[in-house]
Amino acid sequence: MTKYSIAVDIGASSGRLILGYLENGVLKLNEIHRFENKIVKKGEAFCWEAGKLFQEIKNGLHQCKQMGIKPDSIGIDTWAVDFVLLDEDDMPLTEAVSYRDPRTDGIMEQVFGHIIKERLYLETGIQFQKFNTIFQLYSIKQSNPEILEKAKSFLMIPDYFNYLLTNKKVNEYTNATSTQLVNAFTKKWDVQLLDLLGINKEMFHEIKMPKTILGNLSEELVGEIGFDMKVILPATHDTGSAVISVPEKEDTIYISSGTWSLIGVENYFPICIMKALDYNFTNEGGLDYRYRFLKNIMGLWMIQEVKRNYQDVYSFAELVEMARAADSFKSLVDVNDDRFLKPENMVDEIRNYCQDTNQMQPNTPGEVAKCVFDSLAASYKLAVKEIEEIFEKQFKKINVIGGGCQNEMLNQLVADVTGKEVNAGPVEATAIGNIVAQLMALNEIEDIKDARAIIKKSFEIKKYLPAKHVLNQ
Ligand SMILES: Nc1ncnc2c1ncn2[C@@H]1O[C@H](COP(=O)(O)OP(=O)(O)O)[C@@H](O)[C@H]1O
Ligand SMILES: C[C@H](O)[C@H](O)[C@@H](O)C(=O)COP(=O)(O)O
Ligand SMILES: [Mg+2]
Repeated sequence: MTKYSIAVDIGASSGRLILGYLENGVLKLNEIHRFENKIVKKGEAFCWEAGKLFQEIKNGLHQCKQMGIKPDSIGIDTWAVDFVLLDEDDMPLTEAVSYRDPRTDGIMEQVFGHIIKERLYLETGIQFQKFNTIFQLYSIKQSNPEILEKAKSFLMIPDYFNYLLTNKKVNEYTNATSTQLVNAFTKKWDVQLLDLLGINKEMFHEIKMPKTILGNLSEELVGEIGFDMKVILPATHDTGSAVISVPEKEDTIYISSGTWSLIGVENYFPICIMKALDYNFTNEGGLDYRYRFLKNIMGLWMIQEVKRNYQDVYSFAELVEMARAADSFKSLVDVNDDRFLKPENMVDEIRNYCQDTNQMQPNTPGEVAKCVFDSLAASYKLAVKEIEEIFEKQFKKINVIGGGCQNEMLNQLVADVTGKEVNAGPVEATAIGNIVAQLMALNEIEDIKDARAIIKKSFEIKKYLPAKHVLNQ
Protein backbone atom coordinates (compact mmCIF):
# COMPACT_ATOMS: atom_id res chain seq x y z
CA MET A 1 0.00 0.00 0.00
CA THR A 2 1.66 3.29 -1.15
CA LYS A 3 2.38 5.75 1.66
CA TYR A 4 2.00 9.48 1.04
CA SER A 5 4.01 12.03 3.06
CA ILE A 6 3.64 15.80 3.11
CA ALA A 7 6.78 17.88 3.55
CA VAL A 8 6.27 21.38 4.89
CA ASP A 9 9.48 23.24 4.00
CA ILE A 10 9.53 26.87 5.13
CA GLY A 11 12.67 28.75 4.17
CA ALA A 12 13.37 32.40 4.81
CA SER A 13 11.90 33.49 1.47
CA SER A 14 9.12 30.97 0.77
CA GLY A 15 7.24 28.02 2.15
CA ARG A 16 5.82 25.01 0.35
CA LEU A 17 3.81 21.86 1.03
CA ILE A 18 5.02 19.04 -1.23
CA LEU A 19 3.47 15.57 -1.34
CA GLY A 20 5.92 12.73 -1.87
CA TYR A 21 5.44 9.01 -2.55
CA LEU A 22 7.24 6.07 -4.14
CA GLU A 23 6.10 4.72 -7.52
CA ASN A 24 8.07 1.77 -8.92
CA GLY A 25 11.08 2.73 -6.81
CA VAL A 26 11.06 6.37 -8.00
CA LEU A 27 10.24 9.26 -5.66
CA LYS A 28 7.40 11.34 -7.06
CA LEU A 29 6.61 14.90 -5.89
CA ASN A 30 3.42 16.91 -6.15
CA GLU A 31 3.57 20.56 -5.03
CA ILE A 32 0.31 21.21 -3.15
CA HIS A 33 0.78 24.78 -1.91
CA ARG A 34 3.42 27.52 -2.02
CA PHE A 35 3.45 30.81 -0.12
CA GLU A 36 5.72 33.76 0.56
CA ASN A 37 7.67 34.10 3.79
CA LYS A 38 9.24 37.36 4.84
CA ILE A 39 10.40 39.31 7.86
CA VAL A 40 8.05 42.07 9.06
CA LYS A 41 8.57 44.87 11.59
CA LYS A 42 6.43 44.44 14.71
CA GLY A 43 7.02 47.40 16.99
CA GLU A 44 10.80 47.74 17.09
CA ALA A 45 11.52 44.07 16.26
CA PHE A 46 12.05 42.22 12.98
CA CYS A 47 9.77 39.18 13.20
CA TRP A 48 8.40 36.19 11.36
CA GLU A 49 4.62 35.99 10.94
CA ALA A 50 4.32 32.66 12.78
CA GLY A 51 0.52 32.78 12.92
CA LYS A 52 0.27 33.42 9.19
CA LEU A 53 2.75 30.66 8.43
CA PHE A 54 0.77 28.14 10.50
CA GLN A 55 -2.40 29.24 8.70
CA GLU A 56 -0.61 28.60 5.38
CA ILE A 57 0.23 25.07 6.60
CA LYS A 58 -3.47 24.54 7.31
CA ASN A 59 -4.38 26.08 3.93
CA GLY A 60 -2.15 23.48 2.29
CA LEU A 61 -3.86 20.68 4.22
CA HIS A 62 -7.29 22.04 3.22
CA GLN A 63 -5.97 21.94 -0.38
CA CYS A 64 -5.12 18.24 0.11
CA LYS A 65 -8.67 17.62 1.29
CA GLN A 66 -10.09 19.42 -1.76
CA MET A 67 -7.83 17.32 -4.03
CA GLY A 68 -9.02 14.14 -2.35
CA ILE A 69 -5.52 13.50 -0.97
CA LYS A 70 -5.28 11.93 2.49
CA PRO A 71 -1.58 11.87 3.43
CA ASP A 72 -0.28 9.26 5.85
CA SER A 73 2.13 11.72 7.48
CA ILE A 74 3.36 15.29 7.69
CA GLY A 75 6.80 16.66 8.60
CA ILE A 76 7.80 20.29 9.12
CA ASP A 77 11.22 21.90 8.55
CA THR A 78 12.19 25.56 8.69
CA TRP A 79 15.19 27.86 9.08
CA ALA A 80 17.26 27.47 12.22
CA VAL A 81 18.08 29.31 15.48
CA ASP A 82 14.75 31.09 15.98
CA PHE A 83 12.19 30.11 18.61
CA VAL A 84 9.03 30.86 20.57
CA LEU A 85 8.77 30.98 24.39
CA LEU A 86 5.49 29.80 25.95
CA ASP A 87 4.23 30.66 29.44
CA GLU A 88 2.57 28.30 31.93
CA ASP A 89 -0.67 28.55 29.94
CA ASP A 90 1.18 27.65 26.73
CA MET A 91 0.70 31.18 25.39
CA PRO A 92 3.55 32.84 23.43
CA LEU A 93 5.45 35.35 25.55
CA THR A 94 6.99 37.11 22.56
CA GLU A 95 6.70 37.42 18.82
CA ALA A 96 8.77 35.00 16.71
CA VAL A 97 11.71 37.41 16.44
CA SER A 98 13.97 36.87 13.43
CA TYR A 99 17.67 36.17 13.51
CA ARG A 100 18.11 39.35 11.44
CA ASP A 101 16.89 41.50 14.35
CA PRO A 102 19.70 43.70 15.80
CA ARG A 103 18.89 42.69 19.41
CA THR A 104 21.94 40.40 19.46
CA ASP A 105 24.42 43.11 18.41
CA GLY A 106 27.26 43.04 20.95
CA ILE A 107 25.78 40.09 22.88
CA MET A 108 28.39 37.55 21.77
CA GLU A 109 31.11 39.56 23.52
CA GLN A 110 29.03 39.68 26.73
CA VAL A 111 28.63 35.88 26.68
CA PHE A 112 32.40 35.52 26.28
CA GLY A 113 32.61 37.20 29.68
CA HIS A 114 31.10 34.01 31.13
CA ILE A 115 32.66 31.39 28.86
CA ILE A 116 35.62 31.91 26.58
CA LYS A 117 35.01 31.48 22.86
CA GLU A 118 37.36 28.52 22.51
CA ARG A 119 35.62 26.52 25.28
CA LEU A 120 32.17 27.28 23.87
CA TYR A 121 33.36 25.99 20.51
CA LEU A 122 35.05 22.90 21.93
CA GLU A 123 31.85 21.96 23.79
CA THR A 124 29.27 22.75 21.10
CA GLY A 125 31.21 22.75 17.82
CA ILE A 126 28.88 25.46 16.50
CA GLN A 127 29.97 28.40 14.30
CA PHE A 128 29.80 31.88 15.77
CA GLN A 129 26.92 33.73 14.17
CA LYS A 130 25.80 36.70 16.24
CA PHE A 131 22.19 35.56 15.91
CA ASN A 132 22.66 32.10 17.38
CA THR A 133 19.93 31.15 19.85
CA ILE A 134 22.35 31.31 22.78
CA PHE A 135 22.88 35.01 22.05
CA GLN A 136 19.20 35.68 21.41
CA LEU A 137 18.28 34.16 24.82
CA TYR A 138 21.08 36.05 26.57
CA SER A 139 19.81 39.26 24.95
CA ILE A 140 16.31 38.59 26.35
CA LYS A 141 17.85 37.89 29.77
CA GLN A 142 19.58 41.26 29.67
CA SER A 143 16.72 43.35 28.29
CA ASN A 144 13.54 41.56 29.47
CA PRO A 145 14.49 39.12 32.29
CA GLU A 146 10.82 38.81 33.30
CA ILE A 147 10.14 37.01 29.99
CA LEU A 148 12.66 34.27 30.79
CA GLU A 149 11.28 34.02 34.33
CA LYS A 150 7.78 33.36 32.95
CA ALA A 151 8.96 30.99 30.18
CA LYS A 152 7.95 27.38 30.73
CA SER A 153 8.55 26.14 27.16
CA PHE A 154 11.32 26.76 24.62
CA LEU A 155 10.16 25.65 21.17
CA MET A 156 12.06 26.27 17.96
CA ILE A 157 9.90 27.29 15.01
CA PRO A 158 9.21 23.74 13.67
CA ASP A 159 8.76 22.49 17.28
CA TYR A 160 6.16 25.22 17.77
CA PHE A 161 4.24 24.27 14.63
CA ASN A 162 4.41 20.60 15.70
CA TYR A 163 2.94 21.65 19.08
CA LEU A 164 0.11 23.50 17.30
CA LEU A 165 -0.56 20.31 15.29
CA THR A 166 -0.35 17.78 18.14
CA ASN A 167 -0.30 19.58 21.53
CA LYS A 168 3.04 17.80 22.10
CA LYS A 169 6.19 19.71 23.02
CA VAL A 170 9.59 18.34 22.02
CA ASN A 171 12.83 19.82 20.64
CA GLU A 172 14.12 18.12 17.51
CA TYR A 173 17.85 17.33 17.48
CA THR A 174 19.19 18.79 14.22
CA ASN A 175 17.59 22.17 14.84
CA ALA A 176 18.47 22.11 18.56
CA THR A 177 22.15 21.87 17.66
CA SER A 178 21.91 25.19 15.79
CA THR A 179 21.18 26.93 19.13
CA GLN A 180 24.82 26.47 20.29
CA LEU A 181 23.33 25.09 23.53
CA VAL A 182 23.68 21.37 22.75
CA ASN A 183 26.88 19.57 23.67
CA ALA A 184 28.45 18.16 20.49
CA PHE A 185 29.55 15.02 22.30
CA THR A 186 26.67 14.20 24.68
CA LYS A 187 24.14 15.45 22.10
CA LYS A 188 22.06 16.74 25.00
CA TRP A 189 21.22 20.25 26.25
CA ASP A 190 24.41 21.59 27.88
CA VAL A 191 22.92 22.27 31.31
CA GLN A 192 26.24 23.51 32.74
CA LEU A 193 26.35 26.13 29.98
CA LEU A 194 22.73 27.15 30.65
CA ASP A 195 23.46 27.47 34.38
CA LEU A 196 26.60 29.49 33.63
CA LEU A 197 24.54 31.95 31.57
CA GLY A 198 21.61 32.00 34.02
CA ILE A 199 19.15 30.66 31.44
CA ASN A 200 16.43 28.47 32.98
CA LYS A 201 17.18 24.93 31.78
CA GLU A 202 13.71 23.70 32.83
CA MET A 203 12.06 25.28 29.76
CA PHE A 204 13.94 23.03 27.35
CA HIS A 205 12.23 19.83 26.28
CA GLU A 206 13.49 16.32 25.58
CA ILE A 207 15.57 16.22 22.41
CA LYS A 208 14.06 13.85 19.84
CA MET A 209 15.79 12.47 16.74
CA PRO A 210 14.63 12.74 13.13
CA LYS A 211 12.33 9.85 12.12
CA THR A 212 10.51 10.05 15.46
CA ILE A 213 6.75 9.59 15.07
CA LEU A 214 5.53 12.38 17.36
CA GLY A 215 1.86 11.36 17.26
CA ASN A 216 -1.34 12.24 15.45
CA LEU A 217 -3.12 15.55 14.84
CA SER A 218 -5.03 16.95 17.81
CA GLU A 219 -8.77 16.27 17.83
CA GLU A 220 -9.35 19.99 17.25
CA LEU A 221 -7.25 19.95 14.10
CA VAL A 222 -8.80 16.73 12.77
CA GLY A 223 -12.16 18.46 13.13
CA GLU A 224 -10.85 21.53 11.26
CA ILE A 225 -8.90 19.76 8.51
CA GLY A 226 -11.21 16.78 8.02
CA PHE A 227 -8.65 14.00 8.30
CA ASP A 228 -5.96 12.67 10.64
CA MET A 229 -2.35 11.65 9.94
CA LYS A 230 0.91 10.95 11.72
CA VAL A 231 3.17 13.89 12.58
CA ILE A 232 6.75 12.79 12.03
CA LEU A 233 9.96 14.66 12.84
CA PRO A 234 12.16 15.03 9.76
CA ALA A 235 15.45 16.84 10.21
CA THR A 236 13.46 19.93 11.19
CA HIS A 237 16.42 22.23 10.46
CA ASP A 238 15.83 22.76 6.73
CA THR A 239 19.51 22.42 5.87
CA GLY A 240 19.55 19.14 7.81
CA SER A 241 16.84 17.85 5.49
CA ALA A 242 18.50 19.32 2.39
CA VAL A 243 21.79 17.53 3.04
CA ILE A 244 20.01 14.15 3.12
CA SER A 245 19.21 14.77 -0.56
CA VAL A 246 22.82 15.13 -1.67
CA PRO A 247 22.92 12.11 -3.97
CA GLU A 248 26.68 12.17 -4.42
CA LYS A 249 28.24 11.94 -0.96
CA GLU A 250 31.75 10.64 -1.48
CA ASP A 251 34.34 13.34 -2.28
CA THR A 252 31.54 15.88 -2.57
CA ILE A 253 31.16 19.31 -1.03
CA TYR A 254 27.53 20.47 -0.93
CA ILE A 255 26.19 23.99 -1.21
CA SER A 256 22.62 24.25 0.08
CA SER A 257 21.73 27.32 -1.94
CA GLY A 258 18.68 29.30 -0.86
CA THR A 259 18.33 32.48 1.16
CA TRP A 260 21.58 31.35 2.78
CA SER A 261 24.38 29.39 1.16
CA LEU A 262 25.44 26.58 3.50
CA ILE A 263 28.66 25.04 2.23
CA GLY A 264 30.17 21.92 3.76
CA VAL A 265 30.51 18.16 3.92
CA GLU A 266 28.79 15.32 5.77
CA ASN A 267 30.86 13.88 8.61
CA TYR A 268 30.65 11.16 11.24
CA PHE A 269 32.25 13.07 14.10
CA PRO A 270 32.48 16.72 15.21
CA ILE A 271 35.58 18.67 14.17
CA CYS A 272 36.20 21.25 16.90
CA ILE A 273 39.86 21.97 16.21
CA MET A 274 41.18 25.52 16.35
CA LYS A 275 41.52 25.77 12.56
CA ALA A 276 37.80 24.96 12.22
CA LEU A 277 37.11 27.66 14.81
CA ASP A 278 39.36 30.17 13.05
CA TYR A 279 37.57 29.51 9.76
CA ASN A 280 34.21 29.57 11.66
CA PHE A 281 32.90 26.18 10.55
CA THR A 282 30.04 24.50 12.40
CA ASN A 283 29.14 20.92 13.36
CA GLU A 284 25.36 20.97 13.17
CA GLY A 285 23.55 17.71 13.90
CA GLY A 286 22.33 15.51 11.08
CA LEU A 287 20.18 12.44 10.51
CA ASP A 288 21.36 9.31 12.41
CA TYR A 289 23.74 11.44 14.52
CA ARG A 290 25.83 12.43 11.48
CA TYR A 291 27.37 15.91 11.49
CA ARG A 292 26.97 18.74 9.00
CA PHE A 293 30.40 20.30 8.95
CA LEU A 294 29.58 23.56 7.16
CA LYS A 295 29.62 27.32 7.25
CA ASN A 296 27.04 30.00 6.49
CA ILE A 297 27.65 32.27 3.53
CA MET A 298 25.31 35.26 3.12
CA GLY A 299 23.70 33.61 0.13
CA LEU A 300 20.97 34.59 -2.30
CA TRP A 301 19.44 36.82 0.36
CA MET A 302 21.52 39.48 -1.34
CA ILE A 303 19.87 39.07 -4.74
CA GLN A 304 16.46 38.72 -3.03
CA GLU A 305 17.00 42.16 -1.50
CA VAL A 306 18.36 43.58 -4.79
CA LYS A 307 15.21 42.27 -6.52
CA ARG A 308 13.07 43.97 -3.84
CA ASN A 309 15.07 47.22 -4.12
CA TYR A 310 14.16 47.30 -7.83
CA GLN A 311 10.46 46.92 -6.84
CA ASP A 312 10.44 43.28 -8.04
CA VAL A 313 10.24 44.42 -11.67
CA TYR A 314 12.83 41.79 -12.62
CA SER A 315 12.50 38.03 -12.06
CA PHE A 316 15.45 36.06 -10.71
CA ALA A 317 15.97 34.61 -14.19
CA GLU A 318 16.01 38.13 -15.71
CA LEU A 319 18.53 39.32 -13.13
CA VAL A 320 20.76 36.38 -14.09
CA GLU A 321 20.54 37.29 -17.78
CA MET A 322 21.28 40.94 -16.98
CA ALA A 323 24.30 39.84 -14.94
CA ARG A 324 25.57 37.78 -17.88
CA ALA A 325 25.33 40.90 -20.06
CA ALA A 326 27.39 42.90 -17.53
CA ASP A 327 30.35 40.62 -18.09
CA SER A 328 32.91 43.47 -17.97
CA PHE A 329 31.95 44.48 -14.44
CA LYS A 330 34.49 42.99 -12.01
CA SER A 331 34.09 44.60 -8.57
CA LEU A 332 33.71 42.19 -5.64
CA VAL A 333 32.32 42.53 -2.10
CA ASP A 334 32.88 40.41 1.02
CA VAL A 335 29.42 38.87 1.11
CA ASN A 336 29.86 37.84 4.75
CA ASP A 337 30.39 41.40 5.97
CA ASP A 338 27.80 42.11 8.70
CA ARG A 339 26.69 45.17 6.69
CA PHE A 340 24.86 42.85 4.30
CA LEU A 341 22.90 40.98 7.02
CA LYS A 342 20.01 43.50 7.12
CA PRO A 343 20.87 46.73 5.27
CA GLU A 344 18.26 49.44 4.66
CA ASN A 345 18.93 49.09 0.93
CA MET A 346 21.12 46.27 -0.43
CA VAL A 347 21.90 48.03 -3.72
CA ASP A 348 23.15 51.11 -1.87
CA GLU A 349 25.13 48.94 0.58
CA ILE A 350 26.86 47.15 -2.31
CA ARG A 351 27.63 50.46 -4.01
CA ASN A 352 28.96 51.92 -0.74
CA TYR A 353 31.16 48.86 -0.16
CA CYS A 354 32.66 49.24 -3.66
CA GLN A 355 33.29 52.94 -3.02
CA ASP A 356 34.83 52.21 0.40
CA THR A 357 37.19 49.71 -1.22
CA ASN A 358 38.10 51.93 -4.18
CA GLN A 359 36.35 49.70 -6.72
CA MET A 360 34.07 50.61 -9.61
CA GLN A 361 30.52 51.08 -8.30
CA PRO A 362 27.75 49.08 -10.04
CA ASN A 363 25.35 51.43 -11.86
CA THR A 364 22.83 49.04 -13.42
CA PRO A 365 20.76 46.11 -12.08
CA GLY A 366 22.92 43.83 -14.23
CA GLU A 367 26.15 45.14 -12.72
CA VAL A 368 24.71 44.80 -9.19
CA ALA A 369 23.62 41.22 -9.88
CA LYS A 370 26.97 40.37 -11.48
CA CYS A 371 28.74 41.71 -8.39
CA VAL A 372 26.54 39.56 -6.12
CA PHE A 373 27.07 36.35 -8.10
CA ASP A 374 30.82 36.90 -8.62
CA SER A 375 31.23 37.70 -4.91
CA LEU A 376 29.27 34.62 -3.81
CA ALA A 377 31.38 32.42 -6.09
CA ALA A 378 34.55 33.95 -4.63
CA SER A 379 33.29 33.22 -1.11
CA TYR A 380 32.47 29.62 -2.06
CA LYS A 381 35.97 29.22 -3.53
CA LEU A 382 37.58 30.37 -0.26
CA ALA A 383 35.35 28.02 1.78
CA VAL A 384 36.30 25.08 -0.47
CA LYS A 385 39.98 25.88 0.11
CA GLU A 386 39.40 26.00 3.90
CA ILE A 387 37.52 22.67 3.86
CA GLU A 388 40.29 20.99 1.85
CA GLU A 389 42.90 22.40 4.25
CA ILE A 390 41.03 21.04 7.29
CA PHE A 391 40.33 17.62 5.72
CA GLU A 392 43.80 17.53 4.12
CA LYS A 393 42.28 16.23 0.88
CA GLN A 394 40.96 17.46 -2.46
CA PHE A 395 37.22 17.08 -3.10
CA LYS A 396 36.31 16.19 -6.67
CA LYS A 397 32.78 17.55 -6.92
CA ILE A 398 30.49 20.28 -5.63
CA ASN A 399 26.76 19.54 -5.41
CA VAL A 400 24.55 22.64 -5.42
CA ILE A 401 21.06 21.90 -4.05
CA GLY A 402 18.03 24.08 -3.34
CA GLY A 403 16.38 26.91 -5.27
CA GLY A 404 19.72 28.51 -6.03
CA CYS A 405 20.77 25.51 -8.17
CA GLN A 406 18.51 27.05 -10.86
CA ASN A 407 21.01 29.89 -11.22
CA GLU A 408 22.96 28.45 -14.16
CA MET A 409 25.34 31.41 -14.31
CA LEU A 410 26.32 30.94 -10.65
CA ASN A 411 26.68 27.17 -11.12
CA GLN A 412 29.10 27.77 -14.01
CA LEU A 413 30.95 30.45 -12.02
CA VAL A 414 31.45 27.96 -9.16
CA ALA A 415 32.87 25.38 -11.58
CA ASP A 416 35.18 27.97 -13.16
CA VAL A 417 36.55 29.53 -9.95
CA THR A 418 37.03 26.19 -8.12
CA GLY A 419 38.11 24.10 -11.11
CA LYS A 420 35.71 21.38 -9.99
CA GLU A 421 32.75 19.54 -11.49
CA VAL A 422 29.52 21.09 -10.24
CA ASN A 423 26.35 19.03 -10.05
CA ALA A 424 23.16 21.06 -9.68
CA GLY A 425 20.01 19.61 -8.11
CA PRO A 426 17.60 18.64 -6.78
CA VAL A 427 15.87 22.03 -6.52
CA GLU A 428 13.53 20.91 -3.74
CA ALA A 429 16.30 19.10 -1.85
CA THR A 430 14.96 20.17 1.53
CA ALA A 431 11.44 18.87 0.92
CA ILE A 432 12.88 15.66 -0.55
CA GLY A 433 15.06 15.08 2.52
CA ASN A 434 12.04 15.79 4.70
CA ILE A 435 9.90 13.27 2.78
CA VAL A 436 12.45 10.44 2.77
CA ALA A 437 12.89 10.80 6.55
CA GLN A 438 9.14 10.34 6.95
CA LEU A 439 9.13 7.36 4.55
CA MET A 440 11.97 5.81 6.59
CA ALA A 441 9.86 6.25 9.73
CA LEU A 442 6.96 4.56 7.89
CA ASN A 443 9.28 1.70 6.83
CA GLU A 444 8.83 2.57 3.14
CA ILE A 445 12.58 3.30 2.77
CA GLU A 446 15.24 1.24 4.54
CA ASP A 447 17.88 3.82 5.45
CA ILE A 448 19.72 6.95 4.23
CA LYS A 449 21.81 4.89 1.77
CA ASP A 450 18.62 3.51 0.23
CA ALA A 451 17.11 7.01 0.25
CA ARG A 452 20.08 8.54 -1.59
CA ALA A 453 19.96 5.80 -4.23
CA ILE A 454 16.26 6.53 -4.79
CA ILE A 455 16.89 10.30 -4.94
CA LYS A 456 19.74 9.87 -7.44
CA LYS A 457 17.42 7.82 -9.67
CA SER A 458 14.45 10.16 -9.27
CA PHE A 459 15.74 13.66 -10.00
CA GLU A 460 17.69 15.31 -12.83
CA ILE A 461 21.16 16.50 -11.84
CA LYS A 462 22.75 19.01 -14.24
CA LYS A 463 26.53 18.93 -14.64
CA TYR A 464 28.83 21.95 -15.11
CA LEU A 465 32.51 21.60 -15.98
CA PRO A 466 35.12 24.37 -15.53
CA ALA A 467 35.28 26.59 -18.65
CA LYS A 468 38.78 25.39 -19.46
CA HIS A 469 37.75 21.82 -18.56
CA VAL A 470 40.80 21.74 -16.31
CA LEU A 471 39.47 19.74 -13.39
CA ASN A 472 41.25 19.95 -10.02
CA GLN A 473 42.29 16.32 -9.57
N1 LIG B 1 14.65 30.67 -12.18
C1 LIG B 1 15.63 30.99 -11.32
N2 LIG B 1 16.83 31.43 -11.79
C2 LIG B 1 17.82 31.77 -10.92
N3 LIG B 1 17.70 31.71 -9.57
C3 LIG B 1 16.53 31.28 -9.08
C4 LIG B 1 15.44 30.90 -9.91
N4 LIG B 1 14.41 30.52 -9.09
C5 LIG B 1 14.84 30.66 -7.81
N5 LIG B 1 16.11 31.11 -7.80
C6 LIG B 1 16.93 31.41 -6.64
O1 LIG B 1 16.51 30.54 -5.57
C7 LIG B 1 16.38 31.30 -4.37
C8 LIG B 1 15.34 30.67 -3.45
O2 LIG B 1 15.82 29.39 -3.09
P1 LIG B 1 14.99 28.55 -1.99
O3 LIG B 1 15.77 27.31 -1.74
O4 LIG B 1 13.58 28.43 -2.39
O5 LIG B 1 15.10 29.57 -0.75
P2 LIG B 1 14.56 29.44 0.76
O6 LIG B 1 14.35 27.99 1.05
O7 LIG B 1 15.67 30.06 1.55
O8 LIG B 1 13.32 30.27 0.82
C9 LIG B 1 15.97 32.68 -4.81
O9 LIG B 1 16.41 33.64 -3.85
C10 LIG B 1 16.69 32.84 -6.16
O10 LIG B 1 17.93 33.50 -5.98
C1 LIG C 1 20.02 31.36 10.38
C2 LIG C 1 20.42 29.97 9.96
O1 LIG C 1 21.80 29.88 9.81
C3 LIG C 1 19.72 29.62 8.69
O2 LIG C 1 18.43 29.22 9.07
C4 LIG C 1 20.34 28.46 7.94
O3 LIG C 1 20.80 27.46 8.84
C5 LIG C 1 19.32 27.86 7.03
O4 LIG C 1 18.89 26.76 7.24
C6 LIG C 1 18.82 28.70 5.92
O5 LIG C 1 17.80 28.04 5.17
P1 LIG C 1 17.10 28.89 3.97
O6 LIG C 1 16.26 27.87 3.25
O7 LIG C 1 16.28 29.96 4.66
O8 LIG C 1 18.20 29.46 3.14
MG1 LIG D 1 15.33 26.59 2.09
